[in-house]
Amino acid sequence: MKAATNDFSQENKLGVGGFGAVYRGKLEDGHEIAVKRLSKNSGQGDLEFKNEVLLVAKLQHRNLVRLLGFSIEGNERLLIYEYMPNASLDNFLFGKLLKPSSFSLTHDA
Ligand SMILES: Nc1ncnc2c1ncn2[C@@H]1O[C@H](COP(=O)(O)OP(=O)(O)OP(=O)(O)O)[C@@H](O)[C@H]1O
Repeated sequence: MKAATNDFSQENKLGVGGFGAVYRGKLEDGHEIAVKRLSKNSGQGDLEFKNEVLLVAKLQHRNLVRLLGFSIEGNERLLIYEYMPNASLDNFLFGKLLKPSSFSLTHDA
């Protein structure tokens, strides 16, 4: 994972969530991945890590990102997901990608 993400380089950082930072990576076969690295101060421990692995591994749907694997080595906890190239849903809901006039939360029914 270190090699795939260029040693978790800043340029490969996709964002930060409750779990920690997420890095873009590329496997030797060319497959693009997203690596979530559990941050030491995320407040999440081994139980939360295990829950995420067990829960997400069971979820398989075309609209849900797929967990490809995980890694536990010393203090390092990694989750490996397929890479989603279209950025976060927040961008589409709350970001600048939509003009306010083109989206409304109210409906007329
Ligand atoms: N599979 C992925 N492919 C591409 N980018 C991703 C992927 N997973 C996460 N990211 C990026 O990393 C950011 C953080 O993701 P993460 O899932 O850790 O947090 P979150 O869902 O935004 O928040 P929380 O963990 O608090 O629920 C996302 O906003 C997104 O930009």
